Amino acid sequence: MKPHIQAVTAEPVIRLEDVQRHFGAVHALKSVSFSLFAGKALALVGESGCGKTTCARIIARLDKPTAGKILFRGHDRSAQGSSKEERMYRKDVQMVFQDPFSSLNPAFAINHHLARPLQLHGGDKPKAERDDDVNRLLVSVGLDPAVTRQKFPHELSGGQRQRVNIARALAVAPSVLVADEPTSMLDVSIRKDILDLLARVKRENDLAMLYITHDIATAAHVAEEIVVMFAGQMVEWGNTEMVLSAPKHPYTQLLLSAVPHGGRRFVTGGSARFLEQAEKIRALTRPVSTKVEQIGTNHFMRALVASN
Ligand SMILES: Nc1ncnc2c1ncn2[C@@H]1O[C@H](COP(=O)(O)OP(=O)(O)OP(=O)(O)O)[C@@H](O)[C@H]1O
Repeated sequence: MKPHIQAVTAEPVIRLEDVQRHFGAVHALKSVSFSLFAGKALALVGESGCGKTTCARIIARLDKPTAGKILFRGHDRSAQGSSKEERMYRKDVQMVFQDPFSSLNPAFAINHHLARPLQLHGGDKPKAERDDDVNRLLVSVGLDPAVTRQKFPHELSGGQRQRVNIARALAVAPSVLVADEPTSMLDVSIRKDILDLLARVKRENDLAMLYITHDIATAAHVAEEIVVMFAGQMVEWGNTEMVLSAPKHPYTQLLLSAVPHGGRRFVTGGSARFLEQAEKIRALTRPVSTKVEQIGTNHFMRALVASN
């Protein structure tokens, strides 16, 4: 059985099929397969270096797989397309990055950051109409246009800047939004607001969303499905609630044990105990296992080598 997230509803907007990525001797992605569906989010969760950003970059066509396929609405987009196809794809697949500070140009007011993509992709509209579009975008991400439009990035808080980044991504009416650790550089107090916003814009715009995080506790805020990655492999995946309520793979269990529960933690993410246990699991998951166990209706786990 192939490792995959089951297509339960419609045709996926994006599908990765057996994607591999080598960087010299580093095998960063080992047979990664999952689908993104319109109006749904998938959380890609795992420790630093497990391959999350490489997946995001491949989906955004900022990088290419060494092997495997990337399908967009059923069409194989693994190879370079015509310049028109590439332009359309880049419009359709937008990214929100981790660092809200460096992703906006400090020399331009917020108005420019939103008016520009509207102008490039929205055709020749009269200025008044484009101004209305900018206002609507700002309102849709919870910002007051009258206050925000003429401000420069440095005059906004981190959370406000991330809202502008989300608005900028929405300006071109994408069908896919890849959010790579969108809250990890923000103050803890506003992280949930940004996750709520992502969940809302996903619903309102029927977006197929990839939400990348090292914080498994936040997956359920945004994503209907989850993929837990470890050392370049998908180790457990499926319906978020099922995976989080009955984790089967030792690495998922370890990640969840690092989430504070009633103020107590078994281990913490970077602690010596966590790293020691992650090392033991690494030994169990090497070499690459291709056997997949089905645990529930939409809940899968890569079999450990010991049980092969
Ligand atoms: N351009 C590159 N050249 C060489 N190795 C790379 C390159 N990009 C990624 N890697 C390696 O591939 C592996 C996966 O990296 P990736 O950035 O995808 O992980 P990640 O899960 O996103 O980590 P983080 O949360 O720290 O961003 C790592 O071992 C990394 O060092």
